[in-house]
Amino acid sequence: MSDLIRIENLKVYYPVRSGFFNRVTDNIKAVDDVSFSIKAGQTYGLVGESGSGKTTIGKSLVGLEDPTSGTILFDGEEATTIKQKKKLNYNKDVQMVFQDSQSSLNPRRSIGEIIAEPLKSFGVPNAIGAGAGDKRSFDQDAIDKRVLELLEIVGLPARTVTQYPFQFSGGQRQRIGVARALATNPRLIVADEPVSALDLSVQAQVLNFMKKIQRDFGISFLFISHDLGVVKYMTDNIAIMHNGRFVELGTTEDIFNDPRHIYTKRLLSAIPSLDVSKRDANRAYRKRVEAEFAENQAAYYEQDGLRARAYDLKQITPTHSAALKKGEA
Ligand SMILES: Nc1ncnc2c1ncn2[C@@H]1O[C@H](COP(=O)(O)OP(=O)(O)OP(=O)(O)O)[C@@H](O)[C@H]1O
Repeated sequence: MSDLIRIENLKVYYPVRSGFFNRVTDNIKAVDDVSFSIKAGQTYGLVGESGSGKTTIGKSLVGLEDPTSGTILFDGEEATTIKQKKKLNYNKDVQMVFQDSQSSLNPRRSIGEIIAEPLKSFGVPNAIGAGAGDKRSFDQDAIDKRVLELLEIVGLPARTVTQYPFQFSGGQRQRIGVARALATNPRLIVADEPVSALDLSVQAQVLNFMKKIQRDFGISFLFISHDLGVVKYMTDNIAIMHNGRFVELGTTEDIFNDPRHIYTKRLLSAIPSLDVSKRDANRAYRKRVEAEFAENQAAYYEQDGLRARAYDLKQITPTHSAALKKGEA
């Protein structure tokens, strides 16, 4: 399977200004040299604590943030420098679903207007799932038809078009966000904590629905979350982030069955178990991990300007990971 998107050595630094002349005195390294790729029809998970840089990566992919350096290749073409005409296609192909559906949907606009917005910017695709080669059209009838089609896909009734965001529950609003993201037939959706604001039963509904649209339309996802249970359920591959860097990456199965990095081990050992028979074993494992961490803490942390730069290890690439497995690294 080929890579749909490939991110190489991505860095996003935010300047920190201070002093009388408001000069740049430092940088916040929100994303610090990360590389990964997502295959067509697959889901890639980004996991890490708050502030580790997950959202910044997502925003860079959809063009809401300009990378300081690095390359984003979409379908083999450089998205970061794609000429204007092609960029229009890229923007259409890569969409985002946000965590907070309350503030990401304009409260003054009807649902019909919200979903029609991307259709007015990028045109109405020929057919759902048609992918590239869509014709642009500003025909209001075509837009109305497409909006109804999208509402049907996300399981909302036609009367929704005239209603407003406040009239819906969190789960329904998230579906509206997905309908808007699907409007242009994207090939990649960046889903930033799409269910963390929802209660558990609604979470399951939205997650299953996302899996369904992936099966139906072959969409790839970049799935950002700090909930490891959700990530395990949704993703094929995962990168574990800490302080702007990837400390470990691999297949979801490998990371969960055989975590290599102490930070990953700590994250996984913190998942509470519902299985009473495993509680003692889990507690013992957590104790071992914490002891390992405490012993090596000094080596893991060093002061780096504004923030403690943790785990300043070389990035574990898939090749490195394979070598580790064979005992060559
Ligand atoms: N526009 C900005 N200007 C300055 N610093 C920023 C900006 N956006 C993000 N940051 C900083 O970059 C770092 C990474 O932020 P980011 O939102 O990507 O983290 P995150 O892992 O998505 O966190 P969360 O899980 O809380 O959403 C943080 O230290 C944050 O304060």
